[in-house]
Amino acid sequence: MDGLKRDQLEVEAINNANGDTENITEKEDTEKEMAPPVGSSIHRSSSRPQLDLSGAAIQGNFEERDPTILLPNQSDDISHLALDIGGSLIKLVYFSRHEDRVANDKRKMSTKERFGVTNFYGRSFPILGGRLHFVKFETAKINECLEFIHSKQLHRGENDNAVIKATGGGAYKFADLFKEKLGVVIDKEDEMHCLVAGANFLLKAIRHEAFTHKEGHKEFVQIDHNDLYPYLLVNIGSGVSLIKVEGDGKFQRVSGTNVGGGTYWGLGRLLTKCKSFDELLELSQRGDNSSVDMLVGDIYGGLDYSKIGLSASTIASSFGKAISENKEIEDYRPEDISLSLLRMISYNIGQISYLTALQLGIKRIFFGGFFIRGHAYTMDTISFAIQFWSKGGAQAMFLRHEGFLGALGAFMSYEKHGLDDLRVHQLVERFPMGAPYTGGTIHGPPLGDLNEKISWMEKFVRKGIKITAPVPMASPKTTGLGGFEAPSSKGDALRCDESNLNVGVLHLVPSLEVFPLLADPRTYEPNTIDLADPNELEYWFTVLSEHLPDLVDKAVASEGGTDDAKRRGNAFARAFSAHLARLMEEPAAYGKLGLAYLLELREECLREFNFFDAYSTIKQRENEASLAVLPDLLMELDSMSEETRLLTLIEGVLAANIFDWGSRACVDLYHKGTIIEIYRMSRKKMQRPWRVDDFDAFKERMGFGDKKPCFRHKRALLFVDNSGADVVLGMLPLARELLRRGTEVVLVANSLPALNDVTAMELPEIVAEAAKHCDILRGAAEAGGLLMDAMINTQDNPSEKLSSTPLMVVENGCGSPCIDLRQVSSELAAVAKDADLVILEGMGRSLHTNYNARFKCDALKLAMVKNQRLAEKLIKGNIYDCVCRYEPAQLVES
Ligand SMILES: Nc1ncnc2c1ncn2[C@@H]1O[C@H](COP(=O)(O)OP(=O)(O)OP(=O)(O)O)[C@@H](O)[C@H]1O
Ligand SMILES: CC(C)(CO)[C@@H](O)C(=O)NCCC(=O)O
Ligand SMILES: [Mn+2]
Repeated sequence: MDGLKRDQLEVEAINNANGDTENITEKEDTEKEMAPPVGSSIHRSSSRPQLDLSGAAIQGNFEERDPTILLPNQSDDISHLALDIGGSLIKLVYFSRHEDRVANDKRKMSTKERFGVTNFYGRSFPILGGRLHFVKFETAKINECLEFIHSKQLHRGENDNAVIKATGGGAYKFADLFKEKLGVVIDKEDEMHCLVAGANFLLKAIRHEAFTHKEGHKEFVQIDHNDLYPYLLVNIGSGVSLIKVEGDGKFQRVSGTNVGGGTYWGLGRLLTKCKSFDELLELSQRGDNSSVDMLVGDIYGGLDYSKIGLSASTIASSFGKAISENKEIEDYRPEDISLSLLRMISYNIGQISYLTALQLGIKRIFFGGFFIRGHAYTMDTISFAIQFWSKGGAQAMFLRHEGFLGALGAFMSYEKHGLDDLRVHQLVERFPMGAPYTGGTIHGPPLGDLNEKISWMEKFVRKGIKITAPVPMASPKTTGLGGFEAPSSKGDALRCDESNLNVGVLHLVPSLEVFPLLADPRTYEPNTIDLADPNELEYWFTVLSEHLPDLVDKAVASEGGTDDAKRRGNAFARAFSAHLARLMEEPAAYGKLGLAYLLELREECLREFNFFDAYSTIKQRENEASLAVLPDLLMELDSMSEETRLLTLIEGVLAANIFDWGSRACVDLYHKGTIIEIYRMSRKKMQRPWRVDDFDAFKERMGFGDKKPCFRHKRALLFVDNSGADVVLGMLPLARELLRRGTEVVLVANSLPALNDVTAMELPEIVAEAAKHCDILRGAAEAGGLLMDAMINTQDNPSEKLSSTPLMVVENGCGSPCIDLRQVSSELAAVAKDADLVILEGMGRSLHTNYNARFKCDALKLAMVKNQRLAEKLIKGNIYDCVCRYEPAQLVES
């Protein structure tokens, strides 16, 4: 039925096992055509694993190097293209999959052995991830669409009878053309059904999908899944459909109007001679409709007609002025005409929607369709109409995927893709640069490779403001009497659609889970710093911009400093700057904006330009330097009493957290001494009380209080931060202490590199090095399956090696310096179930994202604050102040 071959997974695993390179190459070639070339493996494309691993099981011999893995829940014939062919635009939703080959993950044995599970969360088999891409074309240029599909081979089926789901009138009109040009059969889906299915899916599965837009202000609406229906869906395409939605598949098209997006664009084109829809919309931003419209004041000699609630500036009659004056079309400014037309149509649709909602007794109205086009003034106008007529009783809401509802619905009509079962935490939206590359532009073919993408970036930036500038609309002024004045912002360019920075690529990641130890996932908010405050936003944008040149240097050096690396480095800098510029203008463009999101965006952007690990050299150097002094540190610790040692260990964690290449102040420091010198200096300065100091409470919990029986945690999850001293001299000694007390320790580290953070892949080697000098660590690492060589040596007596308390490593599922605990790896979720202590270390994980997070188990948050502003804001302190926040388990009502 479609291009993804059945049993592909099994075949690939077998190929790998047999070393069948010929087949692999062939597969890679197909993959190149199928999916964007950059990011053909997860490690280069996304910070999330992308495969449904639930219920996965190894087939055959467990000890085989690359055994076949069966993934019963990963549908292997996911349909991957659906269309909505409307009167004006063709919307295309397609699915791409990626593979991942990470060889020799030492943790895979340990995880399996420890938990004795048939579920297999290791990563040494190919991973096929999934992403939904959203693309649109003008219907008049259907050939471009056909070329796009062909060039990406999206129509290729398993056999020759490929079937593509399509909705919209064009599914009928162009069925023969598709057969002729692509040899595919169009399977027609009902348009209204698809619109509703798409809207329901988005409202339930995407966290920041719906928003209100009033007087220039966008606000995301938290949708309560249990209180979604009924709602009125108003789809403003060429024409307008009004649909009452009462449930999944339960709806009725209650009304419609022929005055819609096609009317604005069609009439506008005739009247202004505009060449594109965007040009017309942009004109409206510089328009003054009072020269075209007849206002109440025109009729009432400048007065309000306040008795019936109409201000002088209210439009009495759209285009009404054109009757009384002796003017021809040339005598009117196209700008004024465009605005007048836009207001006429938006008000009209708003009014009809309100009347329909009133008639049906519905309070919530969602607007979709590409007429909206994320345009602030259009949304404000519609919102105003709803607000005005309903006197505040009804609410207009908009959808970020506005025009893609039908196409998404058609995509969902394929059976067996499991899309409708996906939950919010299993979807990650990303905003890659280079829209044409992912197919995000209306014009032109998709870009073929990274090189083309970089060229596109270069052009993108040369066009400068025209493309990158969003829609900067100042709040429209209202008189309070129903009048609605012209937009006050003049001369601003409309954000060009070409940049496509409003709808991202939707990553479907069925293996992500909500961290089970969160006390209340519903109220959990992974951003301590809300960037809704413009000052905050500006500050962090400056920090990130200033850090950019240094980051580019590191990234380029990490790839050998070649010309190619430099070019990619520049493209990355441009891409990230463009994202920053876009967000600076419209912070909510990609959903609700928080600092954690920005930091993750930066890492994603690096990966997009093939920088896999910008800090690899630095990480290695710091690991080596720190491992060299570890034995001395351990000896020093062992000479202390248990109580003194606990304090020294916590001090050590805080002191070693100074090594953070994401902090400018610290990077400046590093030029002033060696790692060890800085570490010593940092430790010397550790004076209690720290700015946040719950150490005594923690100590007491650990059994050092008065007469309390010694308490021992069963399992501790240590969320580690940076490589080098941070993990080696800070967290590892703490882990060792817990192990010594009989607490199992799980080191939780990033799945993918981010800044100088240590990754789960790197940890086993570091632990193995450390274990050479420490029996406790060695025994624990062996028991936890981290020392593969050692395990092989003790193979005869496996029970012996499992006798000590195990030290394990799991990946957290992300590739950012922060962690959103609503979306963690299933591996982490599995080990968390038996944990009773969580230790979060470092600014990103314990402050930026989880300072206010509450857990069902004991939690310790440790960080040195390496940013003056954050210190002031969060702890009313200063840079280099320390946080040791201890919170006992929260009681949770179940
Ligand atoms: N780049 C664009 N080119 C043309 N129209 C655009 C563009 N961007 C936004 N629009 C607006 O979006 C409208 C089309 O919206 P949409 O794609 O939702 O409808 P459609 O499916 O083509 O129409 P219908 O559902 O009535 O068949 C156009 O009529 C125009 O007002
Ligand atoms: C004809 C459709 C459904 C095609 O998408 C749309 O353009 C529409 O709803 N037009 C409005 C027709 C009417 O109800 O007056
Ligand atoms: Mn349509």
